Amino acid sequence: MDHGNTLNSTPNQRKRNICLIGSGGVGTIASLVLEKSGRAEVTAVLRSKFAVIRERGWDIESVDHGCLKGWRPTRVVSNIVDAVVPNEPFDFIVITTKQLPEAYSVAELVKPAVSPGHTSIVLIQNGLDIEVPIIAAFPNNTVISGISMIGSRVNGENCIIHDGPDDLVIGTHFHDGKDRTVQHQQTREFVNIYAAGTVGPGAISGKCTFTDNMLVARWQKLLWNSTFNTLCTLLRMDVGELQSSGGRETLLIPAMWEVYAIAKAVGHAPAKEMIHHYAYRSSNDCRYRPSMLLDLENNRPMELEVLLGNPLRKAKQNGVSTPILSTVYELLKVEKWRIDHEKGTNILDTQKFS
Ligand SMILES: CC(C)(CO)C(=O)C(=O)O
Repeated sequence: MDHGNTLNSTPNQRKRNICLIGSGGVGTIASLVLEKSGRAEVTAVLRSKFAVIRERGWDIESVDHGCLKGWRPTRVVSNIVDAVVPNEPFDFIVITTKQLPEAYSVAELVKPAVSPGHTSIVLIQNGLDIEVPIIAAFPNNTVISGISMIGSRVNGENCIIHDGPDDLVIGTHFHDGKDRTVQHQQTREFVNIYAAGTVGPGAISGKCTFTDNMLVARWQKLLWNSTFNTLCTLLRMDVGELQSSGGRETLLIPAMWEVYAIAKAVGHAPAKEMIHHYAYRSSNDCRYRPSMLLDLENNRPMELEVLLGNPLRKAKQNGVSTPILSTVYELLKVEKWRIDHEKGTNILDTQKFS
């Protein structure tokens, strides 16, 4: 990996036309960083927040960028069709929505704004195999993804609390539908733009780095997401509570080793040291609630399939034993059924995921 901000930059180029879909905590900070680079103009597609953000903008309290009042990207629109301007194709589409394949298709969602062969699609989302349907739907476009370690959430109507520094790792999901060199260059360009926006005035600790092995990076992030997210959600505990309770030693670390074993079986194992690093990087008084727990608490659908279902399907195909993860998955599926059942909107068709 290397730091994007050390790469050659091309500041005199025309500003890149970027569409950003999913302006929650992660997406709003991404749009801020991209605009701050001075090399991009962002059109943010906002659905429920459209009216309030058009009128008042975002009030942002950011560990990386300081306090901003009423901030907006270049354009805000209420739907993806309105984002499209004839003869001004998007160079990049950045997607920071939740990955809920059982509820909607990201490829269908973004289709109106993708120019075949031109627009690079950037998935800043959690989970495994999220690039597969995108490559199938857009076989001549570059597909990039980003692993984000950031603490950022929407608070109230138009506030963003960004309290965990932005640490974004970006890489290409290479495929045969486009010249590899072009896929590589477009990824590098995105890293350069993003990295330039992390170092402007008021930016202290954000970083954007390039990886040439995106699949290893994805599995590395799953060491965190398949374990902390799911266990904290099941137990209704924040990170510090799970660690202090003894669960770190009896459940969390063994579950991380199961993720590692699957990653190894499919040939994309991260460094073993990452298990210790993730298990001990936060202090025991860390009150962080993983995104899946926040989803549960706020009555939103959980990203169970991309965070745990897909890794477990790989385990099954490769004969890897996963007693803890499989149990956690089954318990969360039951939990999900209960929530959907109470709401009367059972979107979980268990047949579909087994
Ligand atoms: C690790 C972290 C906090 C990064 O944003 C995350 O991915 C989550 O809570 O789901």
